[in-house]
Amino acid sequence: GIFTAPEQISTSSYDFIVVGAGTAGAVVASRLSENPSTTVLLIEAGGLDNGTDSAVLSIPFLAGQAIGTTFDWNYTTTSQDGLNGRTMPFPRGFVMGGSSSINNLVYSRGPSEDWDRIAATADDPSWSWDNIQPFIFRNERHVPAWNNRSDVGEYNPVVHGHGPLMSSLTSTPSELDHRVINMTTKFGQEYPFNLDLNSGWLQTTVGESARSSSSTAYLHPALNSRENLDLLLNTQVTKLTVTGAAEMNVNGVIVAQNETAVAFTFIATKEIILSAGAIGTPQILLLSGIGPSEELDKNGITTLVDSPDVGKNMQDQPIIFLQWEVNGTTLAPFLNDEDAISAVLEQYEQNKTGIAASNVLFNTIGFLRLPENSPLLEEYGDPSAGPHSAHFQFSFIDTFLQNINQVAPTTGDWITVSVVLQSPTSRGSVTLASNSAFDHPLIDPAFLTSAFDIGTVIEAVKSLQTLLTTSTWDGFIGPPFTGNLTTDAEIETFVRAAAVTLKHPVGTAAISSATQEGGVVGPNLQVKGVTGLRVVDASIFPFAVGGFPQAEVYIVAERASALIKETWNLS
Ligand SMILES: Cc1cc2nc3c(=O)[nH]c(=O)nc-3n(C[C@H](O)[C@H](O)[C@H](O)COP(=O)(O)OP(=O)(O)OC[C@H]3O[C@@H](n4cnc5c(N)ncnc54)[C@H](O)[C@@H]3O)c2cc1C
Repeated sequence: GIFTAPEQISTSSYDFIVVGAGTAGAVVASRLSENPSTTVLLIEAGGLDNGTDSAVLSIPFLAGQAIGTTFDWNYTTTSQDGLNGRTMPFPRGFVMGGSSSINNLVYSRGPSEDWDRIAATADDPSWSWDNIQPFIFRNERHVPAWNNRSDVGEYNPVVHGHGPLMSSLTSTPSELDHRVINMTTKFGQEYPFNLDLNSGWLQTTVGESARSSSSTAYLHPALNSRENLDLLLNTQVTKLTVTGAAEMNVNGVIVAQNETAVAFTFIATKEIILSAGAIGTPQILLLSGIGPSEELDKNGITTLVDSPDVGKNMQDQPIIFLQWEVNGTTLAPFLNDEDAISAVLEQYEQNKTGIAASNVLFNTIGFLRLPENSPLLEEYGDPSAGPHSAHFQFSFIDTFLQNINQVAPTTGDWITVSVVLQSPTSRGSVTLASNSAFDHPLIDPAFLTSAFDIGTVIEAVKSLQTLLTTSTWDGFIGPPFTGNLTTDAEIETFVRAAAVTLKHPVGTAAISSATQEGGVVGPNLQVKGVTGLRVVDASIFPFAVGGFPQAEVYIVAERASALIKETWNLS
């Protein structure tokens, strides 16, 4: 059942407790409860994703607009040295489905090298790309867009599976999309087309005209059909409880609805799975005394396990936008016309059709590398997962998207290309602001604090400027909105003033080998130093991901569910 307060639940003991009904947690709780003799409690700080106010979550056209609403934790970063001391909003999903309910829908599994690097880091070949395949197939399936447009030749059916999560391509390719794809035909040497993402048509988690999230795909169907799965909403896990002296066993969670509310304890007879995400998971570990002892001391928390890497090693990817006025048809005039937008939303309301029913704003993407003889690679080494993994990424957007320090023009046709630093070397942290679970932790992504990172973004901007000089863009591309960014110094000034988070934090409870001292979890995702506790979410990635994180989180969650079932002999 679904409960909205801990006192509504009549039992205090379950086989498994999953913390966070987000992208990973909803998958794990759903998979574990497939066995009817197993009881599962899933605890989520946020609320329902299908109430009267949920259009902002479900309508593909509105993707991104839940940022800053009650569906967002509304975190803020610490002052960023690499960005002129700026702070910025740091969104995370605060709702069933977690960030998969509020994200920008992009579905990209990343390069095979990402998984092979995780396998190497964990010293466990079962994480390799080849071995991870069944879990990809278990998670996702390709579906047509609402208008059944033929997408033959735009994706590879063979690499898609039979899972509950739906992914699809746009219903409405734009002139911009055709130019991007045309470029990959004409200039395939420099900009090779990839039939199934990496550089080509963008896939999004949209199916049957709506967002497909871990909640819609996994959690609601499980809750609708099973007695052995309970979901507790609007309730935060504040601390883990421990038994045992020599070998500490994590056996319970303390929960509360706010700072002053009565606390309740729930016990797990088998395991607790932390899926509170790259911010929530390290915060709970630290509050429970699992973390760097010096930081715990400072906050008056008794150390249970001195685990120096909890909350450390955070990586995120900065993004900037560059805009050009164009001589062609874009979505910019439509997006400047409130009546036209109302009409499209009205059409969606009527029959779930129209351009609101699929991703339309950006449908093509490119993952690119620095030249192999780049001085940056020679001086600092290659931080990407391997020779087929990107250093930076471009998304081609069919309207004007402004940086934080710009005002968007209200007339004309515009395109934007986002530039993302895919493989940063900067590493930040999540640390406690206090020993209260209700105080937001200090989030420091440490954006652009390494010479490699700023140098790579500068090279990426120049690479984009070169790309747009290919003949594909003749007669289409007009003047840049920013004026000419010519010298490295001009580009650097622009980037440091404009960059914000792509909202892809990872690494705060990183995986490492069973014998290695560093890292927070071992190859089977069990937290080092205790028993009875695993982490299953984006925190475990040891490096920024080479694709987009949600697909990789789903894969980890599917594999973790299988691991947990194996441990407890559950079918
Ligand atoms: C606005 C936005 C846009 C994005 N766009 C994309 C995109 O287009 N493509 C992509 O691949 N990735 C995107 N991402 C990133 C991606 O969505 C996340 O990396 C991924 O969903 C993280 O999954 P997770 O399971 O680790 O955490 P989450 O999905 O964030 O789940 C964590 C859950 O735990 C809950 N929780 C936290 N603390 C507690 C606590 N103490 N007690 C109880 N519950 C708790 C949270 O409320 C949340 O529901 C985006 C993210 C955001 C925020």
